[in-house]
Amino acid sequence: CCSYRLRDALHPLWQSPLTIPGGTRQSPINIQWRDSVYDPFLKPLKISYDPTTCLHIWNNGYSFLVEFDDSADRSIIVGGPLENQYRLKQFHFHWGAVNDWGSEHTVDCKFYPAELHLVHWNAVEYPSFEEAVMEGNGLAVIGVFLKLGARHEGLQTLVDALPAVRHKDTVIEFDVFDPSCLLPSCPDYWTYAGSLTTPPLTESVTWIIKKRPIEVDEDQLEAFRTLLFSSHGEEERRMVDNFRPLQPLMDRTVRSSFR
Ligand SMILES: NS(=O)(=O)c1ccc(Cc2ccc([N+](=O)[O-])cc2)cc1
Ligand SMILES: [Zn+2]
Repeated sequence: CCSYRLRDALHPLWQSPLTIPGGTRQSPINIQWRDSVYDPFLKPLKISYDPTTCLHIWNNGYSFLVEFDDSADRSIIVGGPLENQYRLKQFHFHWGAVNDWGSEHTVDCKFYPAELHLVHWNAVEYPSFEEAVMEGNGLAVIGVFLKLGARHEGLQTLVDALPAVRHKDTVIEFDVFDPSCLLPSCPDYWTYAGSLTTPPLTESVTWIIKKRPIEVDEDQLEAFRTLLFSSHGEEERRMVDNFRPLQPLMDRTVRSSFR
């Protein structure tokens, strides 16, 4: 059901501890539910976000990001598959031009219209996000699927701010937001070792993909599609289909926190 580009020939640097593009643990992947392995030793994921650590929303020309003050352990996740606690740095979304696709990960080859990524970094072992990005256990990203359904009131405060960041490199202050309102209530998740899905594509991400999607309505998805890849003054290019193609699973197992 899933086709992806042929893998490149093996590269002499392959044995390097952190293979980059063309590597062995690239993301996103298709999660074949029946091939995932229940791991009874996986702990519940503990999430504690401080809404006042929210800083701003900006359009970086690839998605829109909500960034957080990560100068202290105020918005963190711990438990789940993680050995340490990780600090929230930002969250962003990936979406399609139409509702038939848009997510980066798929479940049994099913695309969702959008996917939320909450990006955290291992501040216990590394001094900065930029350094953590280069380490195998540097990042933890929670993925949440968005499906078409009821209007999401928590998301609406974000949607209302999007016209102010329509163009690439525009930013607005956004000083109180609790991203836990964007998480489904069901605790179940899959987890696997992967990579960033945009450059630098480094293989530094422990992915935690929530089994249950959240519901958003058509107007909210359409609001994402009013954003632009282009800057002020450039020819307008609608920000849609900002997701990476599926990557080969290779020698990886996806574990589930649920039977
Ligand atoms: N889509 S995703 O894999 O969750 C993802 C998460 C974070 C980022 C942001 C980013 C990650 C790394 C760098 N860097 O090292 O220059 C710059 C930006 C990019 C992509
Ligand atoms: Zn992402």
